[in-house]
Amino acid sequence: MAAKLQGASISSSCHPPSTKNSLCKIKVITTRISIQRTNQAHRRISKITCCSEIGAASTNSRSQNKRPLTTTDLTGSFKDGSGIRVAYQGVSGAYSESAAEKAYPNCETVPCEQFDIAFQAVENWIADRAVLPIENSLGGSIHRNYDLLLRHRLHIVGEVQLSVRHCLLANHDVKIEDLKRVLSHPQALAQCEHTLTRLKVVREAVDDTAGAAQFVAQHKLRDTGAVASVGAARIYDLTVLAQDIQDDSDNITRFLMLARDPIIPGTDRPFKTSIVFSLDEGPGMLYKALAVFSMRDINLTKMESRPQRKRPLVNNDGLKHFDYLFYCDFEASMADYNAQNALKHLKEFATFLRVLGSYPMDINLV
Ligand SMILES: O=C(O)C(=O)C[C@]1(C(=O)O)C=C[C@@H](O)C=C1
Repeated sequence: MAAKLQGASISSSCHPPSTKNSLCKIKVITTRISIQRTNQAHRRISKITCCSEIGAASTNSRSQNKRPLTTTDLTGSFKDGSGIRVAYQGVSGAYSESAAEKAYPNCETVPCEQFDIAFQAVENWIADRAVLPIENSLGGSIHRNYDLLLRHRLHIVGEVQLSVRHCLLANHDVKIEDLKRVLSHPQALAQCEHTLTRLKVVREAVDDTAGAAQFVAQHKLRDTGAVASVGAARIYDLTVLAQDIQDDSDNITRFLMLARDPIIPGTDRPFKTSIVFSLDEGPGMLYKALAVFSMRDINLTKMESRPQRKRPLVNNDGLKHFDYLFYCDFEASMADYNAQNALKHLKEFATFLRVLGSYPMDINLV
């Protein structure tokens, strides 16, 4: 059963335990979690306080009977996702939850109120991974999430491409003609632009698609529908009035998996690397930056620019410019000399450079 993390509930005083110590010395940060029932099939974490650090000396008698962890336990759990807690924004039935389950099939999913909370859940050791939608084939980039990648210090350890098939959901016996309003995540509403325009309904943005379905069901609304997944219809007991209502049948969202530590990049399968950099002002600077990849035959798969909020520039003429951050994905592993040389070259003139992660490419669209 899932629990939903709330903004105020994460205490910032948690510190990661040292991974350098041997297992018996690792300090375990415990969390005291008060769980409160809500009327749907949901539990909501209303309070999380990091309360104590337990060393080997204070280990209780129950844990003394446990067998020690072996390498098989560690590799096995990461392969099939069992034992991994994955934080996502939304409630059960959200597409982000499906993305988490695709990446880590037997994981425990941890619903969070906002993306920022999902990041904090990993930083504070409440979850092991966070899943973050980053771009969609119809709606484009999810800009806020690019900003979050930089504001937090998590590493990208994987990506998932998910085929997103939206449905129009409503309470039982409600007809399409009865609908005056449709609720959903803004990205989902944008992806169903044509259908919603045809229906002449008022669109209302909420935090996530499944949350919209939950709201319609909980309040027994008869003039309001939700755009969400067929899974959300099942969970919240709603009727599917229309299926595949997205503007294009190929509607794909790309999600990133984030962790506290980076993975060791390999060369055994196709890898992608994500970086963010900034440059000095001047003609041809971006051209020069991109040339470090093209001259080494490295394929760029994504480029995104975001303004650096606190750094508007004033040049000699008193004109104001914005300083930009360039987010770039390329098809190479950081274990490749070619990629290492490209970044060494870029570092010679970039004013800032950070590798966000080097991770296996998702080549199985589901
Ligand atoms: O609301 C959800 O179900 C989400 O997982 C969020 C989200 C997004 O942010 O893009 C994920 C996939 C779809 O593109 C629509 C919404």
